[in-house]
Amino acid sequence: MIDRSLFSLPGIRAALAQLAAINAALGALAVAQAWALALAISRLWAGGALASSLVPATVFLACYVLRQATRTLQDSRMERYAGERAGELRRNLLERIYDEGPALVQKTGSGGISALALEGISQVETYLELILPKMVGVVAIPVVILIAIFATDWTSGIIALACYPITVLYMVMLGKTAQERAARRHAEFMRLSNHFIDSLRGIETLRLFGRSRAHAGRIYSVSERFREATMKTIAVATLSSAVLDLIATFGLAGIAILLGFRLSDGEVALLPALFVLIMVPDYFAPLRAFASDFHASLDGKNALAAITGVVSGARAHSTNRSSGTAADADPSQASVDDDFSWGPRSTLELSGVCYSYDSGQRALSDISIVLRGGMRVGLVGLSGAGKSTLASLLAGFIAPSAGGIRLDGAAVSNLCSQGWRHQVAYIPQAPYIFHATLAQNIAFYRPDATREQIEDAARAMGLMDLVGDLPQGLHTVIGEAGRPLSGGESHRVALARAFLDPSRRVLILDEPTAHLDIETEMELKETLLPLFSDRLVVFATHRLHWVDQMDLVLVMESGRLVQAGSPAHLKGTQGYLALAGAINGSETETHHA
Ligand SMILES: Nc1ncnc2c1ncn2[C@@H]1O[C@H](COP(=O)(O)OP(=O)(O)OP(=O)(O)O)[C@@H](O)[C@H]1O
Repeated sequence: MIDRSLFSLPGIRAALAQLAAINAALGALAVAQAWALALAISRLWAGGALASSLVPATVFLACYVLRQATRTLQDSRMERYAGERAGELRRNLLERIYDEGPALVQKTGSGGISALALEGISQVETYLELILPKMVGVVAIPVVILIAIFATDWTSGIIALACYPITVLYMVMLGKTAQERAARRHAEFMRLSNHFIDSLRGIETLRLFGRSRAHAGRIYSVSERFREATMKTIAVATLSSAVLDLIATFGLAGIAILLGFRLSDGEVALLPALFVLIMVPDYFAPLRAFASDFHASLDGKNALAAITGVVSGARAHSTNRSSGTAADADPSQASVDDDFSWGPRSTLELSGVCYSYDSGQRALSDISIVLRGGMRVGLVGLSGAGKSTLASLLAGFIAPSAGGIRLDGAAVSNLCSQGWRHQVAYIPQAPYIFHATLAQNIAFYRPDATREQIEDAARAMGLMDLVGDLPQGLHTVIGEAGRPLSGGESHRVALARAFLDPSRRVLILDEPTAHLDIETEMELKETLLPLFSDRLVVFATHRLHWVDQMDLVLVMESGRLVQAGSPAHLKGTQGYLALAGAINGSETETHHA
């Protein structure tokens, strides 16, 4: 019921200590307020003058104001604490997302990740704001009040004490059910988020194949499941509040009836009886508040677990990545230095590198290659051979599950560090165009580039026709919700990004021309080839005419490297290049070779 992960939050001890003090004060004020009210009433009942009740009535009002002020102090303290923790979580989550890159987004789903980063964080903030004071209050306030009840009347104290474990036991039982329901609801919410984002992304395909309506039906059924899960959670919450109210009412009634009998028998005086009776609702109030806020904050509890899971899971992942490799044998093995720079004499050596996706799918097996300075390396092979996976590994998006990497002779556990990533310009099949101006998109790797430098890059990559067509030239907003670009234009923007940053000496292209028609591809080739000089180029492709531009061609099959050599050599030997070339001619694709 109590979320243990809360205790690992930074600054939690100090926050809990402050809350304990605040709640003990709230308990003491409740006692003082009850005493003042009971005194005022009993004096009036005894026929005292109104003036005799003036002091207790003033104390009562003062206690009331002080209680409200203490609660406000507690709320503002918690708001600050929750805000700080939420800020930290958001930073950690974003850091992890950007650190892990596509691997993490693929694993969690882009909808799920955005739901966590947006709603998830604010749910956690609300959770912390609500649950921490209630968690402390549920112990501190009843203890103070119970001491006061026992000090006044043992019988009432025993009834109140007996009700407490019953209530707690009941809350624990219901809490488990509520937690299961809320976890199911959270899972449905993540599924809905992923499903919705996927549908938006695929809307073009869905419309094209006349499947939008059928798909709308699927979104409806996923939303329905989410609605049902929500209703079930609400049902448990409502039921538990009702039962808790019942227990509290029975407790109060039991104490009231007994006090009433004993009062009429003269066993107890009016003042202590009233005092106890006024305190009892305050005794049960924190339990009821905890129960109702517990349900209201379950979303935040699940979001906290999911975000912590993503953050620590990614951390564990990156720790695992550095073990199970040659790192075990060589403790000096580390990540790539931040000031590392790829040069003409640099070498990158993979030995026995393997990679398996979380699904267990082995995508790379025992890859051993040496890449040097300005080498141009072509990656070819049938669909599913592992080209993209190897390109991702070389770009530093994923780390090997086993095997060793040496950079300039020094063992490194993986390439997933800033030092390496700052050397890399990565061009995927469909480069992402941000919702920003064309200039900002080009200056992606170098936001400090001058207008002249951006223009030079645009000119070199053949973008000036586009610039001329755009209403505000380089300052026209492009990308999603802006002016859309064609596939060829998007690739030119991606190339201009690489051109603008000559310090990135490693160019990794993952089937950059897969979506382009052959004419556009040939035009782009002209632009692209000058970028290859003095860079390490890794080019995964199905289009074999690129192979002639390469110094080394790696042929992959089922995650293994089956052939390696110069294009001329490979074309002369029996194997993929000779076979694909013979079937398709070297200017065509080899998907179905
Ligand atoms: N995110 C993933 N999760 C699980 N398996 C994956 C994932 N991505 C790829 N795979 C699997 O890993 C293997 C290698 O895939 P990869 O995309 O690297 O091949 P490829 O040679 O680039 O294929 P293509 O030419 O079709 O792009 C395939 O069996 C593929 O199904």
